[in-house]
Amino acid sequence: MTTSTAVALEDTTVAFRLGDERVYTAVEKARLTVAPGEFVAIVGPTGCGKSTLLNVAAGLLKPAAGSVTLFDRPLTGLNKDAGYLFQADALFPWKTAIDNVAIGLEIKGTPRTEALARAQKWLTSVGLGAFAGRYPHMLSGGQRKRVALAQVLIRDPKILLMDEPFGPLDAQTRQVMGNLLLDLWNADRKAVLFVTHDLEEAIALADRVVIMSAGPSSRIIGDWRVTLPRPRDIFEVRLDKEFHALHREIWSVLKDEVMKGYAQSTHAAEAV
Ligand SMILES: Nc1ncnc2c1ncn2[C@@H]1O[C@H](COP(=O)(O)OP(=O)(O)OP(=O)(O)O)[C@@H](O)[C@H]1O
Repeated sequence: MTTSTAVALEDTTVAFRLGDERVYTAVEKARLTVAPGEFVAIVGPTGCGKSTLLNVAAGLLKPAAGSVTLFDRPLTGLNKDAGYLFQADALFPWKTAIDNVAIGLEIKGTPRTEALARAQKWLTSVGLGAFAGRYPHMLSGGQRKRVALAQVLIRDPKILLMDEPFGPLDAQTRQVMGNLLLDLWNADRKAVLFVTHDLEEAIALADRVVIMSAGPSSRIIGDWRVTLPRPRDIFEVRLDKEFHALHREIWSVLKDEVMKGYAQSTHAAEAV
């Protein structure tokens, strides 16, 4: 049977108890689908609920209403089909790069020699073949991200959930990492849900860009298809006329939400 969606959120509402009987509705009736092999970016103002939606797809947060399905099956508990990449490093500081990558396989019972051989291949794929024996503190921020990417991909997840994964990196390294991600994704297209506040990054990487309104009760207010040809080079694609036209169009909707989001984030008490 072919599945139509890798991830589907149907009318998903997420609310947080604030501990004093007040409830903060972060996201209301969000509808979002990611098809198998599709790269979808979520963009929205600060505090609108991007990470919240990702956490729902990860099975880390249970929505107050609505449903979450993965490959047409309801999600119950943690999403074991997914690999996560977050802004913060998730590397074990006491393990070398190769051990950090191999651990995902070793936990599943792969014999150590095989796990190490496959980890070495993945390190080579992310351009770190010669850095296998280094500990995280001996690597640059960009290199640590590469190890983290290899750590996720070696487990061959069906879905990648990425929350501002390149956020802490400098602008040039972000772009280099974006290209690396696109190369790896192109070779074996997985469903990707990628959260970013950077509209340019979203358009350069994704097949679809989804925009959220400012919270509280944030909604999905726009969904644009990016038809820029692939394979893409994200340095080059930013010079394309179509890129600029799309950026202008999306920004005309996003701009007001960014201003509202900033105002909300500084008046949390009134926002409830
Ligand atoms: N555990 C929680 N308890 C109460 N409120 C929460 C909790 N987690 C998130 N929120 C609130 O829900 C809203 C959405 O948060 P979320 O982290 O999803 O936003 P975001 O769009 O990812 O933000 P940013 O771009 O700044 O990272 C915010 O207003 C936040 O303060």
